This record gives sequence, structure tokens and C-alpha cells, in this order.
Amino acid sequence: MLNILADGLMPLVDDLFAPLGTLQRFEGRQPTPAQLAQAEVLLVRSVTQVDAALLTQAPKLRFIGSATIGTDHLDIKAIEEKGLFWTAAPGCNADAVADYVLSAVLNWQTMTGRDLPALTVGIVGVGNIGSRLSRRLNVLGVKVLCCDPPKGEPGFITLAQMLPQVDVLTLHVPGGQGTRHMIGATELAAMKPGALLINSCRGSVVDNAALLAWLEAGAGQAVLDVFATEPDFDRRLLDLGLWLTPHIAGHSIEGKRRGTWMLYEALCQKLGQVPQGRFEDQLPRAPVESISGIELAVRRLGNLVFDIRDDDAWFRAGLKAGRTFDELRRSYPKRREWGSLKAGSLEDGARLWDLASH
Ligand SMILES: NC(=O)c1ccc[n+]([C@@H]2O[C@H](COP(=O)([O-])OP(=O)(O)OC[C@H]3O[C@@H](n4cnc5c(N)ncnc54)[C@H](O)[C@@H]3O)[C@@H](O)[C@H]2O)c1
Ligand SMILES: O=C(O)[C@H](O)[C@H](O)COP(=O)(O)O
Repeated sequence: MLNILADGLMPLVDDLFAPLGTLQRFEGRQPTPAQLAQAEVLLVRSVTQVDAALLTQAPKLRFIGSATIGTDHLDIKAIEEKGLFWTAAPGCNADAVADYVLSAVLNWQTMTGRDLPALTVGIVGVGNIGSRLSRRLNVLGVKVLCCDPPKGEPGFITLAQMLPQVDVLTLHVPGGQGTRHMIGATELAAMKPGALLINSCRGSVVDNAALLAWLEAGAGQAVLDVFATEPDFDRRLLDLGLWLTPHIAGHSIEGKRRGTWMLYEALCQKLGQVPQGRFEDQLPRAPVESISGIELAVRRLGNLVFDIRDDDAWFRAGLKAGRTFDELRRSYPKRREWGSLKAGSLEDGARLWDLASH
């Protein structure tokens, strides 16, 4: 039997992986040396650094799976040098992050009294998340500008061209050396006065010192789900940031379960086995709502599913009560995705589906 070691907070692991081997769960960010010594399959989330130090403690390891989109916590060079198989879960929680950003944009727009059609949103990184977000904003009539030099699609612009034009700049690039501090003092200074910066990709993408200076000067506002250092983030941001959350933008029920399911499929394929069941059967039943009017529906249902302001209040209250970043992440009440909603009116249902689909 395969020895499978999995993060204690990954959902569905017992149901899907127990039939494939002997399952052990680990708590906290890193597994213990004793657990690693036996592991043949390791299933992690973004909080576990799979680096050379971990690999030397895991001599039996053959398969590494991360139930995440980002892979910057995996030392891929070290993993491949050891000839180990690794996989992640591209796109698994992309809808959840798009929902998160849409909630931030809509609530900021209401707060600042701007009209939706007068708003210009700049998306940096137009992959799984950025393209879903772009589609949602287009359906709502918001002007969207896109920047993604590696994709180089017609109509896309450079970051330097984008900065002075947008009311909201939202970042969706991978973490790692290639994007480290891509938003620094120069980029922030080039943004419109009073603009909103949303970072829900990786903290390293924004230069924290430059961000603090920009916010202190009152030059703009920031919504942050990720931080330069986690879990010990810079507490000055609590005063300076508009809405802050503890790296939960992707924590929807669908997104988390999809991540585990994708690793299950990958391991089955490696073992030459057929996956049992279907992903759709692993989800709770969808909520049903009756709605009328697309704009009202988007606001009401959007905030019904996920309201970033509630999560900001929950995060701040938790910190005040002495709870840590990681404790709060562990107890985060998982939410549904917009796409899980079923609409009561056919016409609005079709448009909502259009908004949430990909
Ligand atoms: N906060 C969260 O909970 C959460 C959840 C999921 C993903 N993420 C982060 O979001 C990132 C993006 O996710 P995704 O699913 O859209 O990934 P993706 O790989 O589908 O898309 C990333 C896009 O960024 C582009 N890109 C790369 N370098 C760039 C650069 N210098 N300038 C502009 N564009 C660049 C790529 O060409 C690609 O199209 C992930 O890598 C992960 O770090 C965060
Ligand atoms: O890259 C990702 O998918 C996210 O950063 C991920 O959703 C964070 O969630 P966790 O790793 O804590 O499950």
C-alpha cells in the first residue's frame, strides 16, 4: 500500500485517497521529519515549502501534488533534479478569486459613488483568473484593459501604458523571481490619484515598502489578500489598507474540492487506475435564489455569496481577539462560488450564468 501524507486541511482527502493507500494527515505548515520519512505521496497546499531541505527528509517520495494554482512554494528545480513527479491544480479556485475581486470592485465602486460604466479596471496577468474576471466585468459594462506580455494578445497593453489609465489595478500574475516587486514606487506613482490596487496573487509581486509609502501619502487605496510576509504580515497595513483578508480569495468550497479532485485524478493516472465517481458529485447542493433585474441580482447575490467587507471585519476582529493569521485561515467559513447559484428567472439566469461561466 502507498504511504500518502496529506495536509490536514485539504477537503475530500479521506474519501478520495484512502482507497489508494495508507493515509496520514499533517497539521500546520510543514510535516514532521517522522511523517516525511515514510511518505511516498505528498499532498500539500500553498503554505508548505517543498524545498531541498524537505526533500532530503523524504527519501521514499515519488509523487508531490499541490492543491493550488500557485506553485511558488515548490522548488521545482530541486524536485525535478531528484526525478520526482509533481503536479498542481491549475485553475482550481480561479472562479473564487474572480468572485473575490468582483466583490472588491463593486463594493469600492459603491463606496466611492462612481458609475460602473465610468470605471476602468486594469488586469495584470490574464490567465485563468484574469480572463474570468475580465468576462464578468465585461458583462457588467465595465471597461477592462489587459496586460499580459507573455500572452501578447492583440489589444493587450503594457503595464506602463495601463497604470495612468485605470481606476482599479488588479494583479493576477504568478509569484516568483520573474514578477517580484513588479509593482514598486515607480509603478504606484504612475497610477491615477485615488486609484485602487487589488493584490490577490502573491505578496512578493508588490514592494511592501513602496506600498506603505503610497498608502501613507493618501495617494490611493489597497485591497489585499496576500502579503509580502505570511503569516506574519506587516500590521501597519491594518490601518492603511482598505479591506484585508488572510489569503482566502481562493477558499471556496468548489475551489478547495476541485484542487483535491485534480490531484486525485493525477495520482490515479500515475497508478494506471480509473478515478472513481465524478467531481460534480463531490459538491453540496447549490443554493437557489429568486431574482429580478441583472444589476440588482449581481449586487444582492454577489454579496450574498461573498461580501469582502464581511471578511475584512472578521479578519480584523479575529486579530484583535488575539487569533493568529493561520488560526483564522484554518477557521475560515468556506463559501460557495457565484457559479453555484441557480436563478429563478430564466432571462436573468442566462445572464448570471454568462457572468459566472468560463
Ligand atoms: N489569493 C489566493 O487565494 C489565490 C488563489 C489562486 C491563485 N492565486 C495566485 O494567482 C496567480 C494567477 O492565477 P491564474 O490561475 O490566473 O494563473 P495563470 O497561470 O492561469 O495566469 C497567469 C498569467 O500571468 C501572466 N504573466 C506572467 N508573467 C507576467 C508579467 N510579468 N506581466 C503580466 N502578465 C504575466 C501569464 O502569461 C498568465 O497568463 C497564481 O499564480 C497564484 O499565485 C492566489
Ligand atoms: O495558489 C492558490 O491556489 C492559492 O494561493 C490557494 O488558494 C491558497 O490556499 P491554500 O493553499 O491555503 O489552501
